[in-house]
Amino acid sequence: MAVSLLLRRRVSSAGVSRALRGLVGGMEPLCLHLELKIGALVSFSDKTRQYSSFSGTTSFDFLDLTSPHTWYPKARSKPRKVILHMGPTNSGKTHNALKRLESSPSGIYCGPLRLLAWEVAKRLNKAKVPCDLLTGQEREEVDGAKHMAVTVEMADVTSNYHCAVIDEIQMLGCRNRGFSFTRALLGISADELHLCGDAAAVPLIQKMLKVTSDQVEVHFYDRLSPLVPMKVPLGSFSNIRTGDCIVTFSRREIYRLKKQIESDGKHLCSVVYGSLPPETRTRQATMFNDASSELDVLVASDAIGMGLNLNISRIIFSTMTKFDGIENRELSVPEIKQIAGRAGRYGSRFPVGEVTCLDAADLPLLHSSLKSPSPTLERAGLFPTFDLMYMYSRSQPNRGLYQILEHFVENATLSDNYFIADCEEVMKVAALIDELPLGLHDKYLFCISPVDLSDDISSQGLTQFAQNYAKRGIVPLREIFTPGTLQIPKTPGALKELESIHKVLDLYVWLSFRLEESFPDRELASSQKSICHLLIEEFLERFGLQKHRPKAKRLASNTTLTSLLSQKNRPY
Ligand SMILES: Nc1ncnc2c1ncn2[C@@H]1O[C@H](COP(=O)(O)OP(=O)(O)OP(=O)(O)O)[C@@H](O)[C@H]1O
Ligand SMILES: [Mg+2]
Repeated sequence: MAVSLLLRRRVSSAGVSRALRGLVGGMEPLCLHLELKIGALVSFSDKTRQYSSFSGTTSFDFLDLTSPHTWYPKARSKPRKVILHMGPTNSGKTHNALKRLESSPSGIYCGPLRLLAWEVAKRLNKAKVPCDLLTGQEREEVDGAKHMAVTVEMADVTSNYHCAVIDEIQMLGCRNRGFSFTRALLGISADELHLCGDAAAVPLIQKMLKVTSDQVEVHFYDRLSPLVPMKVPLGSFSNIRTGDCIVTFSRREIYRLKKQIESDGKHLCSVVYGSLPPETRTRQATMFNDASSELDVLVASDAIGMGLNLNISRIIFSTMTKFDGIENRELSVPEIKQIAGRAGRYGSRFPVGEVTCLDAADLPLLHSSLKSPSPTLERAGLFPTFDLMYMYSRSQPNRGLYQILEHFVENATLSDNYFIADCEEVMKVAALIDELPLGLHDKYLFCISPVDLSDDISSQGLTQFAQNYAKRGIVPLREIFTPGTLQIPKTPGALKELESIHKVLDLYVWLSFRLEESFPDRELASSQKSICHLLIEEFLERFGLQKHRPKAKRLASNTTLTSLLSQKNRPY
């Protein structure tokens, strides 16, 4: 494919091709309200990890993270009513919390995924409750909005709300992103704070909130529709039927299974997996959900575990192992329950969900996992904010960001309820850019950007953006990307390349929201992202055996694609 990403230098750091095991990218520099004045700092002592001020009266241990609830004075200024909605998938937790949000004069919804934030903003606006959308890469303001739907990293801990919702709160325990949930839980200032998620998080949340003056109330939910584990495996693909979702964990397997299922001419498959652009995932899900579309089977990865509203009749695990970036391991109990629970959505045309495996040998693990409670969460994530890193860096004048981070993480003290977030990926980026003549804040920003280090093109994109920014202070998109050259991929390999280009453009948009003057081509990047999405859709439409069948009910997007592609000669 004639891809014109002019990536000049390859990223050579060892390990950069290892999988990105978390959305480091969504992280925002946090606003830590330390009760001290930066201007007063005069000297540091590495040994005592303290500074002394002009007056000599103030001291603060930057490595002491034992009381993170004190970082948020606004949330601590009055007690909050914290309502926990706890239960399995499909039990109405989010629905009930959103009802409360909708009826409140102001509020914020914080979700783990852009797809969830989109869905909530759409739902509230449809219900005539004006709602802004705010994610790392999107800002959509609605006139008169007093509500907003955000990805959790974007949660505002400096405003007051009547009502706030944090969805999938069990992600507190996620080793990469857990700290953002901790921040939202401790930091959002709201009269009512609704937390939705797995009951495994209840004891930890109760412990974390013991030190605040919040009043905690726990509601347990049951599934709204039955979920039936089947005694027999699928056995053969000839047993696939409308409404089935077959789950596997590699991109290659997804396309192999799609081809295989479509080969008998009875079904057409939508696909959903993590590296597809979010708008493509939504589009594929919509076509699968639409009973009048010919796409009646879904082949998906665990990307369906959260976020998409799917009308699945039966989940079929094609495997019970997954490569997690380090090793091929068995799926955990929470993973199996979360994925299986997607079958039989309440109110859909498949009100009873079924779950099985492709092979009989996998059934015992499936059955035992569905019966087991998820292990109780022990600790929640924490991560040094930029403010804290900055203060701390002043005691380490000759160290680069990588060393500062390393030293900080090794020496920070935490209470039993917390662990320090895994910042392996952040540190890999720090190692890549530490030599560039950039300030600490700029380096930190590149480190927390949504780069996918497991993807060479995405990594190279980041390195080039950082290098060009350091050299000239301004990064026109055209320096690394020539608009008008994107094409419909013809092979899965070319598709992967296009997905990677979408990631680079997404990264540009993310940077443009934070370094607005230096990344001036947000509109161009966004329009090229839309083209990527439509070209990928076009590929999916043509892939496999679909071309031998009458055309599946299609997007009303062809005109959009044509009009977008015709922009190639426009002087952007
Ligand atoms: N009281 C209700 N009336 C009508 N529809 C409902 C009600 N409660 C839940 N639903 C619908 O049932 C489905 C599942 O509800 P919801 O998404 O709130 O479940 P959940 O427990 O948050 O599940 P998940 O783990 O998937 O997030 C949704 O489509 C929701 O709109
Ligand atoms: Mg939910």
